[in-house]
Order: sequence, then structure tokens, then C-alpha cells
Amino acid sequence: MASSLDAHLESECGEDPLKRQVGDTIRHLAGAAIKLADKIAAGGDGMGQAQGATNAGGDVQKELDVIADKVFMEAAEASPLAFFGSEEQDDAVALKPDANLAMAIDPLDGSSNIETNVSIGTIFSILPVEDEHRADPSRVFRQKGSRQLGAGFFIYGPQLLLVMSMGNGTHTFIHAPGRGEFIALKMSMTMGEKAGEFAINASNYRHWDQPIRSYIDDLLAGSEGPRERDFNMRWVGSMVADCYRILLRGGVFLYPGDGRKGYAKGRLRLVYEANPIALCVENAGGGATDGTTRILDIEPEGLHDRTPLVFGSAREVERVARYIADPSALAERSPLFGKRSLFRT
Ligand SMILES: O=P(O)(O)OC[C@H]1O[C@](O)(COP(=O)(O)O)[C@@H](O)[C@@H]1O
Ligand SMILES: [Mg+2]
Ligand SMILES: [Mg+2]
Repeated sequence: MASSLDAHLESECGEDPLKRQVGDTIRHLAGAAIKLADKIAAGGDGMGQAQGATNAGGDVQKELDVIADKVFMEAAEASPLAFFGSEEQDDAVALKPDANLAMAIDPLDGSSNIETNVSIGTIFSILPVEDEHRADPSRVFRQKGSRQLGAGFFIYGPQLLLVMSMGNGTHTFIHAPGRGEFIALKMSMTMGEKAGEFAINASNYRHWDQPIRSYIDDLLAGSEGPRERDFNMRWVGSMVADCYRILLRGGVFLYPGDGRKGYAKGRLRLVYEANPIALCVENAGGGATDGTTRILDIEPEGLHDRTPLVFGSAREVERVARYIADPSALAERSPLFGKRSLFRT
């Protein structure tokens, strides 16, 4: 019989008190995710309806965004957490003053897909809280992603999944309704270094900078272009689902900055979207960058910062960074090399 999430956390956390608190928090999150999945499965016309309010990032909130925020806030209150920061709340909330952890969360990822019965999810990031943060709470969510003690995401799809990492491998658990708990599905995941699929919202092509356009042009040219092989494209529009596919079969995901008003750093949030995804992807052998800097090395300025995000198979992520770093090579590319670019491997 597959081992349970509970048993895994027990062995991964051992006797380390801080890790055990991370484990407890993940247990509470798992309970909340089961509750939310039940609500999603029960449906209801209103879930995908706009509420009229906007969140801190300027997105119109849907009813399910608000329900999910409440469900996970309750889980946070039951967990050993000093601070809770949510996409759906302007400011971080102070919880247990003496607790040693903080959690940032995207309660509902893939909001634009809610009413279409496509996979959606929840993304979480657990950080340490030290004396310096108690003295100045504004610093809690300005910690680099490399300081995360645990992170992951749930997918509400055909299966209810939890993908998580505590820095020692990335593991997937599946909710087994008969057992009322999550059980191991894929432990110590490893993703391929090479990508055969890419994920990007191509409708923004005209708004991208030249390096991103050139990179995508080269993928689209397929076997007749500089890459000399064909690529497939998938874009779910829920990052959790795109990330899980990439963890399973390799690939690359891009949400770059673009020329639209308010999109200079793209759409995705550093603290509760890019950082937890980056921890899971890196622990499975992949990479994650904003184009120039490793995501986990970026110092956030605030809870709701945005960041350009490229993640996936390590070699492909490095390649995107080379397109961005070396525009001079790109300038030479068409006249001198025709369709044979400097970037082929
Ligand atoms: O609608 P777009 O611009 O393609 O953006 C899709 C992206 O936005 C997101 O939905 C952002 O997350 P939220 O739904 O939590 O705002 C990602 O899951 C997804 O990758
Ligand atoms: Mg999201
Ligand atoms: Mg969201």
C-alpha cells in the first residue's frame, strides 16, 4: 500500500522542531485543499462570477477566489504560523506572535478557468520567522525564495494532487477519497533536461521584447528552423497544471514582461507564485529564472511583487536566458546565419 503524506512528513521532518512545524502546516493545508476540492466539485453557478472587488494585484476577484482565501486562512489560523500573506488580501495578517513560520499563498491559481471546469489550484510558500522579522514584520515576505522551508501546490483537476518540496526532492501525493488522505504518487521526481514542449500565452506576441519573440520564432520554425526539431505547444492558463505537466515530461514555461500597461514584469507574483514553483522545479532538476536572475535569489520588495518567469527543463531555461543576455548575437542571427542561429543544440 502506498505510504501516506502523513508518514512521509513524519520521516522527512524527523525530530527537527522547525521542520515538524512545516509538516504540521502542510497537514493543515492538505485538509483545507480537500475541503475546497469538495466545494469545487459541488459546483454552483456563482463560483466563476466576478465579485465586483479587485485584489491587491488589480485582478477582479471571483467568488471562488474569496472562498478559497477563507478556507486557507482558516487552515493558517490552525497552523503554527506568525504571519499569513495572501494574493487576495492587501496586507499580511499577523497570527500567533511567537510562532516561527510565515506562509504566503495564492489561494486560487488559474482564476480565469474557474467556470470552464479546467484544472485550477492553490500555491503556497512557507518561510522562517526570526527576531528581525518580529521587530519589523514588513521584512517577513521580503525574504529570498531560497529561504523557503517548504513550498508546493495543489491541483484541483481530474485528480486532487499535492506537489511539494521541503528542499529535499519534489514529491507528488494524490488524494485517495477511500482513505480520506493523500498518498504517495511520484516521489523524488526528476525532469528531463531537454524540452519538447513550450507553454506561453502567444496572444501577447506583439507585446514581447525582441529576445522572447526570437526565441519563440525559433521554436515555431521547428525542424526547418535553427533548432532543427519540432516543438509542441500547451498552455492551460493555470500555472499549477502547466507546471505539473512540465515536471512530468519536461518543457518550458514563459510568462515574460511585456509592453502592455502594468505588465513590465509580466503577470505572475514572485512571493506566492514564482518562488514556490521554482523550489519544486529546482528540486526536480529543472531551472527557474526571471530571464537574468535565478528566481530563488531575487529579493522581493513586497508581498505582491510581480516577476517575469521562465521555468522548466534546465537546458531550455538557460537557453532563454542566453537569448535575453546576448542581443548582439541575435542581431547577427538573421543576416549572417539565416535560419541557422547561434543557439542551436
Ligand atoms: O490569462 P493569462 O494572461 O494567460 O495568464 C494566465 C496565468 O495567470 C494565472 O492565472 C495567474 O494566477 P491567478 O489566477 O492566481 O491570478 C496563472 O495561473 C496563469 O499561468
Ligand atoms: Mg496564480
Ligand atoms: Mg490566484
